[in-house]
Amino acid sequence: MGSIVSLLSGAGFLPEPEQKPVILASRASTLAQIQTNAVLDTIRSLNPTNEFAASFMTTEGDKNQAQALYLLGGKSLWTKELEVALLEGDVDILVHCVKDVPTTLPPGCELGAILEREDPVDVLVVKKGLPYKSLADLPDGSVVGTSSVRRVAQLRKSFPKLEFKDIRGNLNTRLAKLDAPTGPYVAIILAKAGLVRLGFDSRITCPVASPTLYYAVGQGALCVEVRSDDPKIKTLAASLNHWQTEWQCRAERACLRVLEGGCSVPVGVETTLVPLRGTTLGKEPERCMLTLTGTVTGLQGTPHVEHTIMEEVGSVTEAEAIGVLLARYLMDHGAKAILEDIGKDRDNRNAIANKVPAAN
Ligand SMILES: NCc1[nH]cc(CCC(=O)O)c1CC(=O)O
Repeated sequence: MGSIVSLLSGAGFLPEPEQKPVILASRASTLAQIQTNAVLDTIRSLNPTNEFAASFMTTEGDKNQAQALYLLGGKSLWTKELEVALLEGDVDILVHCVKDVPTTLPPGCELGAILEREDPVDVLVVKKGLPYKSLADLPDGSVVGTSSVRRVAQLRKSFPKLEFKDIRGNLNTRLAKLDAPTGPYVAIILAKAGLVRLGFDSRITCPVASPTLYYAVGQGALCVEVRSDDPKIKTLAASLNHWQTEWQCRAERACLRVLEGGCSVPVGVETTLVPLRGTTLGKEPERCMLTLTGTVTGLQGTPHVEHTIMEEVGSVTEAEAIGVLLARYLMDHGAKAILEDIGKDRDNRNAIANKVPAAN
């Protein structure tokens, strides 16, 4: 029957079956929608003969804003419901911040592309009306809002007299909480990329970069996730890939995977990729010098382990191998103890939150 239909259709007797649009999906936050619409524009312009549309969903991470992020513990807070929709075929391409994507994806899902990274740096945003120009300007005891253990741990090391307090909600909510006249926060720390995408560049007081604050794995880059068994969609998605960013982010993610982290471990990175010949990286992959720094910091700002590997690489696999080497070095030089300590702390707090004894 199928063959008859296609025969007839091929001969022009039946109209061509209507092509279903390829559905891009993400969380429903303003930032996620802006990001997905940007990716939609790009994928449309690169694949003009295909139809695309967008779909937005609310995830666990959006709903549960009361509990501290690291107590929620689930590494796939932002991605799980979307992945169910992806695997069920309701949607075709998920758009995420690389930073929010767990280092191990569920079976049947994979990253289809990593897009060109924006500036991955963290920034300070001071409350409206206050005169401070940097973290060093803030009076002792000032309350700085961030819910990232990476930021708190690293900043405690340099600014032991500041107080760090959890702040949740999407970017707009956090800025509103910061500026609330009776609110506790004097400043907050955010990723520059998110602020810029939302058009809040003007709120940036100053960057907070290494060696004070190493950024999060994948920070500043977007990626798309696809079904492993969907070659047509994979080809469309691959058109979005920026190989330089992919090498960098995959090296960072390989490092974090070995450190057994998610968004909830105090791991910082800094990565550069420089071509061996010439000064600019071209469209095609070429041999490069990869410089990858990783840090792991105790929640109170100490101990702190930091290491850099500089190595020539000629493929994404070689870049990932450097990430693994870096993680092993860090583990052998203090990171293991730091991460074990944090694991115990989390078990205890979870136990208190759930009123059940901690598992040993
Ligand atoms: N879940 C928070 C999150 N995930 C990605 C970004 C920033 C944008 C990016 O890194 O691409 C943010 C906000 C922040 O850390 O300030």
